[in-house]
Amino acid sequence: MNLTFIGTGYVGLVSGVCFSEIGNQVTCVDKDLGKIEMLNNGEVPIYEPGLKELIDKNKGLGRLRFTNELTEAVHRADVVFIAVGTPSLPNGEANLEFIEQVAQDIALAMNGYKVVVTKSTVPVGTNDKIKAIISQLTSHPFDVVSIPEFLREGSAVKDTLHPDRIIIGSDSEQAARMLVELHHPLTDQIMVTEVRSAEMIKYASNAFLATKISFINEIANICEKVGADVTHVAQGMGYDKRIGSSFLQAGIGYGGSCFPKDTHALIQIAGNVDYEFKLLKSVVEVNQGQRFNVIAKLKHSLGDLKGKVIGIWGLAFKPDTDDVREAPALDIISALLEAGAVVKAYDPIAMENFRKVFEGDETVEWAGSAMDAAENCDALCLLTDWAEFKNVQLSELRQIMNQPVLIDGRNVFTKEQINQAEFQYYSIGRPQVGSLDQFRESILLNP
Ligand SMILES: NC(=O)C1=CN([C@@H]2O[C@H](COP(=O)(O)OP(=O)(O)OC[C@H]3O[C@@H](n4cnc5c(N)ncnc54)[C@H](O)[C@@H]3O)[C@@H](O)[C@H]2O)C=CC1
Ligand SMILES: O=C(O)[C@H]1O[C@H](OP(=O)(O)OP(=O)(O)OC[C@H]2O[C@@H](n3ccc(=O)[nH]c3=O)[C@H](O)[C@@H]2O)[C@H](O)[C@@H](O)[C@@H]1O
Repeated sequence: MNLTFIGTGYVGLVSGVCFSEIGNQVTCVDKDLGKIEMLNNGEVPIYEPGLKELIDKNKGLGRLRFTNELTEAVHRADVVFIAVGTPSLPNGEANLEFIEQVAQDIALAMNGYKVVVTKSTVPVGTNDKIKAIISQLTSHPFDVVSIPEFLREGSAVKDTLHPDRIIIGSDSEQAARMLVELHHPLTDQIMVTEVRSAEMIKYASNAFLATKISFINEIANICEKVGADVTHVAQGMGYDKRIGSSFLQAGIGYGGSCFPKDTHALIQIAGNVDYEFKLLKSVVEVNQGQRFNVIAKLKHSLGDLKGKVIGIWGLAFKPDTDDVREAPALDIISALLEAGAVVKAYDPIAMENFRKVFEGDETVEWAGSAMDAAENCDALCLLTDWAEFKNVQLSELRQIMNQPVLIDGRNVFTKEQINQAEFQYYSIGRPQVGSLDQFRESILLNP
């Protein structure tokens, strides 16, 4: 099929590339000329494992092209995917300005029947608005379908080529049949439903995952007070198939471009129909507080932070991405600077993006390596669980630091590693010493 993707952010770019990989003719459009030029020059504007290889391959095969000419790209398409951003407005609601603009652009470019698919995350009822905008501006026939996207940054290619499910929200049987056929090479797990249910499935899924994270973070906070180990608790809970083991990793809370934005938006969606989503409001509040546990632990260990040198490992909101949107590091570093600390920060990939958005850039020392960031520090805080940090020799690390204080915001180090290196070690929801650990590992049943 001929497919056009409008918006070459994570969703438009990765989906477009993956649909070309399974044999479709794909055109990716963006109004940002800089991105299009990069893509046409063989560069990839985002860091995403495996993406560049697929782009090079499919461009070479003539199945994938990049342009800022929207009209021509719509002309040649059977299906037009909308994948532009839906950022938060100051009140938490989704900003639909880009969506509405693209709906107008598509309408004015139409030259025959088109299926318009919304992949962006949009509030319930938005696809009806898109339909209304398009029908006002064209007499060509069309259908509007909601196919929400569930990929994760860092594993976006794998998630797109091997999705858990595809949700197709359509009021048109013709469009639904076409889209089932298009997605069939990816999975058999395809659910066709009404448009509004599809829109809600996306928000409900993200809100549920965010709830799991805040739930386990609160359990972690209690574990710290009662002497239990949250990693064991999560593992023990996860063996129950009804609970499942994923998204129960305690830490400093979720960040990224989606969970924070989509939880706020769903609270607003509910509020607009006079429903107070109390549970989700608490999820958001717990998440915001969780990142400041790092500051509390630092103060517990060092006292006043004024003049103390604090190393930061990890700026991205999670590993394997250069995305720093809503990253916990933004708030944590701001709080450290406010407390008068000297901050030395390092991330393997996300330094440049972080510096672009971080206010107070000039007061942070940007380190060239993990060890540079740790050198002469009074404490080191691990905020993103990059593999590079897990593999560091802790005995070497201890030697270059001023004081052996390590705050592990993602529970990446084992107790054996820590006990050997004799750090003053704080993690999230784990007791300091674990004499039973080796015994436990040796008898633990592998599920
Ligand atoms: N980033 C992620 O991992 C996921 C994002 N989503 C949702 O997908 C949507 C897109 O997210 P991202 O890809 O992260 O967005 P993004 O903000 O990174 O990229 C959007 C792109 O659309 C382009 N654009 C905006 N208006 C345009 C127009 N009129 N014509 C052509 N191009 C235009 C922008 O220049 C930008 O390159 C959002 O609704 C998001 O919530 C859903 C699942 C995963
Ligand atoms: O709508 C979206 O944009 C996407 O949002 C998330 O994907 P993403 O934000 O890329 O990353 P996740 O892997 O979900 O992680 C989100 C945040 O939660 C944190 N997290 C995740 C899992 C966990 O157990 N604990 C935890 O703290 C991560 O560190 C990260 O900060 C969802 O997982 C995707 O399904 C969805 O498509």
